[in-house]
Amino acid sequence: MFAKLGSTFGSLFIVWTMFQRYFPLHLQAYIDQYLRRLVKAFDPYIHIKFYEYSSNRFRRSEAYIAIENYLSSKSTDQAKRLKGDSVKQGKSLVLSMDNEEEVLDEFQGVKLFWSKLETHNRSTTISYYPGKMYYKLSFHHRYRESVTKSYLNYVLEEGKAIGARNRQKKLYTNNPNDDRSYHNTRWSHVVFEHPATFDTLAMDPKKKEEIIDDLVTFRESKEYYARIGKAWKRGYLLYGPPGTGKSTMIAAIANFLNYDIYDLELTAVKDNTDLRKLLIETSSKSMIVIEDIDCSLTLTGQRMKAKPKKEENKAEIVCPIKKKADEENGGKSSSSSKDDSKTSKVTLSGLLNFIDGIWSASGGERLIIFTTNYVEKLDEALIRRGRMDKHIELSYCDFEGFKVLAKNYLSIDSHPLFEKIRSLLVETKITPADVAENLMPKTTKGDAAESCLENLIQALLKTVKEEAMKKKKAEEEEKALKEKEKSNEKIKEEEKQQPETNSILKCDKEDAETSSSNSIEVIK
Ligand SMILES: Nc1ncnc2c1ncn2[C@@H]1O[C@H](COP(=O)(O)OP(=O)(O)OP(=O)(O)O)[C@@H](O)[C@H]1O
Ligand SMILES: [Mg+2]
Repeated sequence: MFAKLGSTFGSLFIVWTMFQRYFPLHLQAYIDQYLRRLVKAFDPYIHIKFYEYSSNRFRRSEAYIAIENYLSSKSTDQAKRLKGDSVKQGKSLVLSMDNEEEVLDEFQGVKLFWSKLETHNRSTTISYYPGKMYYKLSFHHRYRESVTKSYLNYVLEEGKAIGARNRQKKLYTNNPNDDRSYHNTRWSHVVFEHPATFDTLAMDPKKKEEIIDDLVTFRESKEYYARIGKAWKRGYLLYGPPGTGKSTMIAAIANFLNYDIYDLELTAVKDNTDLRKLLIETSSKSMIVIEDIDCSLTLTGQRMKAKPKKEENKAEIVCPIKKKADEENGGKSSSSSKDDSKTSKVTLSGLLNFIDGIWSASGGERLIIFTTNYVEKLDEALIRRGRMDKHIELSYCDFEGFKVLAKNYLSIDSHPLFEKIRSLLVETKITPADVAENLMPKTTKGDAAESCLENLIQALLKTVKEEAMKKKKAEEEEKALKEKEKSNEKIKEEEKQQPETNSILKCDKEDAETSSSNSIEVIK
């Protein structure tokens, strides 16, 4: 009975909040006070308000936005009056309930009532904000604990996740040191609109599945990472020849996780401190990408540029590549890297700290991705497990990869020419980029799919021929080398034998000389 009475008073109070503005001020305060007392005495319901602008008048409350997102789908089903708003730069529409509408929610068997209300501005001064919008949550006092401890967290998390799905992704790049004047920002960004997805990525389906599973596990492991005391981040190393889809995979991951991308150009970073500051300014739910990590500090155009003499003395950089590059250049690389790295003083240890130092934990939910064409050249410390947790090789196109590309580019799943292509792909190596290039329809006339597949077959045959010629040339060179070695050995052997003959000849000559001198003496 009390509950009924309470809810009646509760409803009465809602009606009062809606119409109180029509009463004179002194009467408003009086009625308000008595109604509140009455409601408190009989109302078994607890009410929580979430204002749109609470402490900061210029920034919408995060809780309010999350609740709005959370209630949006429920509002679509239940509310009679809805409000529409566009998101993702007008690409999709989101509906939310209009003022004074109510929506019912249920959580673990508990019924919860949400209403959207507005307190009208009573002040006589002109204000930018006509009133204060708020969401009111009402529930029975029996469920106070479960609502305040679990339900509200659930609503906020869900609301944030919906917000993240609706938001536009961004692609950031770090500004060069000398170009900070504009707003003094370290990162500038554009809207990220790459269409790549895992569906359009050509690679071994098993590998693809494994990567997707890994990403999903990472995204849902906030509590796990907290429990094991590890920062919520994961390192990916993508390696493989040029044109095998490393950059495409980065775009596919960003689209899959709905993360922003921070494309870090290491050569534009002044030093380790600068690197750390860049890291601090990245947000969570993001990917920090360093493309061509092997080239970042030693092999770029910057490296090749001649630097003014006086700058040369300042060079201190340590490159993340060491062994192989040094070996291949006969030890020259270390000296050249000294010359080459004048512009950046980022060191390997700075980079390692960037990846998993204590600063790297700020923000959370972040992927760090390196790409390289030459994995064997990288310093082991940089890519050891724990730093780069997952090493993914992207390789030449196989038949499965080709089928994905044929579906993407030509919208076909099968064709009589597929068998020929299958056998040619076994014979030769071709990158997905080259396959994709051949599958791009060049004309709208006739059977586009057939002519593209023919083009691909021609390209494959050409590669097979080129490879055969290369192989033949290599074999001939090897043969010539062996013959040269053989003839060298022969000459050496001959030379070995010659001294003996020479010494015999010498001895004979010496003997002859002594005997002749003796004979001279005798004659004397
Ligand atoms: N695995 C793939 N799946 C789908 N498309 C691909 C794949 N690999 C390459 N491509 C196509 O080839 C183009 C070049 O690929 P991408 O830039 O991803 O190669 P990359 O491995 O990053 O090369 P690099 O090492 O030179 O940076 C892409 O725009 C894409 O259209
Ligand atoms: Mg690339």
